[in-house]
Amino acid sequence: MQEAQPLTENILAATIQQRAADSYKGTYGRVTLIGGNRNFGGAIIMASEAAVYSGAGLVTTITDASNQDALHARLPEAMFADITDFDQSRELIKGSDVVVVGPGLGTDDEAAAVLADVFNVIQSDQILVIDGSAITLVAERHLPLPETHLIMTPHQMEWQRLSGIAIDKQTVDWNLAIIDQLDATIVLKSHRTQVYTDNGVYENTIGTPAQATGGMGDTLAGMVGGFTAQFKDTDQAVLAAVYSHSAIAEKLAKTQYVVLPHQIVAQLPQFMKAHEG
Ligand SMILES: NC(=O)C1=CN([C@@H]2O[C@H](COP(=O)(O)OP(=O)(O)OC[C@H]3O[C@@H](n4cnc5c(N)ncnc54)[C@H](OP(=O)(O)O)[C@@H]3O)[C@@H](O)[C@H]2O)[C@@H](O)CC1
Ligand SMILES: Nc1ncnc2c1ncn2[C@@H]1O[C@H](COP(=O)(O)OP(=O)(O)O)[C@@H](O)[C@H]1O
Ligand SMILES: [Mg+2]
Repeated sequence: MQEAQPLTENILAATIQQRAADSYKGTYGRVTLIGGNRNFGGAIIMASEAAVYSGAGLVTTITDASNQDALHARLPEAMFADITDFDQSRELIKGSDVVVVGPGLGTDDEAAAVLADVFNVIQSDQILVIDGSAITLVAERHLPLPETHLIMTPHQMEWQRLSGIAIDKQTVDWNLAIIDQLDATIVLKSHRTQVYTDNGVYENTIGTPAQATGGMGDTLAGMVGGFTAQFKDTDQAVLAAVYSHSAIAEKLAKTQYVVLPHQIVAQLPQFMKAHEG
């Protein structure tokens, strides 16, 4: 039986770097986030905010046109593209270091067509973060995964859909049997999130039930995008994003009954400054 190693605060200073004086926005990565149908616009907005506030250099959000005004009202730093404009989306994806797909994407045929196009266009030297509806679509429609650096962030039900392993059977050994075939980093979210990397399995030992609110995973997906765009070691970047998300939430939960996703995002710049190596 394999055991997960505990994820500790050491991951922060090992990953979060002081910024070089001669750097510019291009140094910190281009992140494109794709999702948010008419009903779930908040999901892609939260993910986009998380990418910007964790320090991604340039962020573009490809979403339903009905979300454009809300996106810009909250986050003028993000650029916008219409999710129905496949030609523009392809160019944006090609120019990205990291693509995050799935928060609030939905699971209808239009969403499936968007996801299929992302999988066609993405190149092997890019990072693709697959979250939320995109994981459900891969599972339900048996979509083959593209050859790229893949990071998937399922909650336990999404992992059940994808892996076929029932939630109460999701042990490290059973999970590894499937993950070995997937060739992806898996962030299996729960009250004790586990991260399956090529170099080992890690378990988050912090976090709080104050985080049990809609949008919390969308926010983590955006942070994973922002961290992996900036920090060279992708596994470490994923682990640092998972740890930071919960550490900020724990701090806020000392005085708050519930922690809202956007409150975590608001704390990110100060938290990262306090923990840079
Ligand atoms: N503001 C917005 O725009 C928001 C938009 N969102 C977007 O909505 C899309 C759908 O995502 P989703 O996660 O809401 O729905 P789905 O994939 O059907 O999973 C729920 C099912 O799984 C079950 N379940 C069992 N264990 C579980 C666990 N540990 N964690 C979670 N669920 C667990 C659960 O069981 P139950 O609650 O019924 O007991 C239920 O049967 C996605 O694109 C997402 O980004 C949301 O982020 C919300 C805010
Ligand atoms: N009881 C809990 N303790 C710690 N973290 C939690 C708890 N409940 C939820 N979370 C965290 O909240 C996030 C939920 O993700 P997800 O279900 O995808 O949310 P959403 O899709 O609504 O954004 C995960 O990061 C998970 O670890
Ligand atoms: Mg989710």
